Amino acid sequence: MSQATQPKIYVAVVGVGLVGSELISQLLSIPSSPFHLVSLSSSKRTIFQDKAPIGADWKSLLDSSSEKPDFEKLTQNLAKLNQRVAVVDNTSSEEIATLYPKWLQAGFNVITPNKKAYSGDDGLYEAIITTSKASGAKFLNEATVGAGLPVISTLKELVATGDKIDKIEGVFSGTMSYIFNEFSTGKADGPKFSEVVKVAREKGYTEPHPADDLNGFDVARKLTILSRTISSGSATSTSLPNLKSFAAVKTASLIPSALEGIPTGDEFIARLPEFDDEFAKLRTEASAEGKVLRFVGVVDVSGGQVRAGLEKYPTSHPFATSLGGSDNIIMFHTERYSPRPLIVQGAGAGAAVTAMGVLGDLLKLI
Ligand SMILES: NC(=O)C1=CN([C@@H]2O[C@H](COP(=O)(O)OP(=O)(O)OC[C@H]3O[C@@H](n4cnc5c(N)ncnc54)[C@H](OP(=O)(O)O)[C@@H]3O)[C@@H](O)[C@H]2O)C=CC1
Ligand SMILES: N[C@@H](CC=O)C(=O)O
Ligand code: NA
Repeated sequence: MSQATQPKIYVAVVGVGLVGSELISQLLSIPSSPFHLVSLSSSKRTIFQDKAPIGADWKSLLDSSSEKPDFEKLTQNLAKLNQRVAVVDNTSSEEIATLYPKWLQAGFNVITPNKKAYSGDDGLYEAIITTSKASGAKFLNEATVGAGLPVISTLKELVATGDKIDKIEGVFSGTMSYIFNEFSTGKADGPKFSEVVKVAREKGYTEPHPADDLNGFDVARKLTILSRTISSGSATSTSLPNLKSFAAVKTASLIPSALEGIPTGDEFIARLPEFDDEFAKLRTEASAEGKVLRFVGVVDVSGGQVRAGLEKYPTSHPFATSLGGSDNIIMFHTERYSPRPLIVQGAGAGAAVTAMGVLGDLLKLI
């Protein structure tokens, strides 16, 4: 059947921030679009328009709406359409993530860059798997790891085609990548740690509270998603631990204990210089060994371990030589890709590449 005769997929977008706005713009630019944009929601407003699709004036339409988001009502309205539906969650909300099983059960495909559900409590993760299998609706989350980089799809194909994953290792955080690419180049000295974190924040790489990046939780969530993607796709059980949530990942936080629990990002940044000497010492030690510091994540399937932390790599290693800006690099060591791993590398954060990952998932429904 040609695309022109295929029924459209009705798309409801929840979250119209950095990633959501860019997604709408990319989606509206597709020629002969297979999508009908039917609903938009921010945390404050919502619109639902089932006759003519929502178009380029979406922002003013949403801004002028007096309707508050009501996801019970949205679910009912989408069901009444009696069409193929995709709900795209571009928030980082736990509350929205808990709605996925309901949507999947109703037969709505769910697409998201939000890591909360698939890396959170195993009950929610298992409900997503079960409801998706029961209804046939798809749950797709490519942009949760490496933004638009083909990380989840590559992993799914390796597993589905019977390759054996030995280990996945990489730099999974755009923020941590930027910080250590700048801070640790192999030389004994360089910029102050607190200064680099400050600039990373100004460039918009960090979360509003930089501690949310420096505690390693974002990486632990991504590793949990990869680990669960391997387990759910494998025909036989693996040696991977059954993670109850991302909190079970062995994660070495970079937050100095005196700065734990500081409520605001501004206060955190203001106090960070007190710890510059500690970070400089780590850099000097690494340099003396001919190494750089990198915050890495490892899903060690053969070793049965998932961990995230600061490690040292020789200055000739790809983690030292080939990363710039907020790049991610992910190495898949497998039975087939051995002794040289399959490597995926490129920008791992930012609105354009993240929205591309989300739209790519939507296009997989066609
Ligand atoms: N930015 C990046 O580089 C990457 C981001 N991601 C993920 O993409 C997601 C979006 O990130 P980003 O666009 O940067 O975030 P933003 O903070 O820019 O946008 C979040 C949006 O979600 C809306 N929102 C929040 N809570 C709710 C709610 N309960 N109901 C309805 N809407 C809600 C906000 O509404 P309002 O405008 O009213 O506040 C806002 O529109 C996150 O999960 C993030 O982890 C993944 C990979 C990379
Ligand atoms: N804060 C994240 C954004 C993408 O998930 C990062 O720095 O990688
Ligand atoms: Na990705």
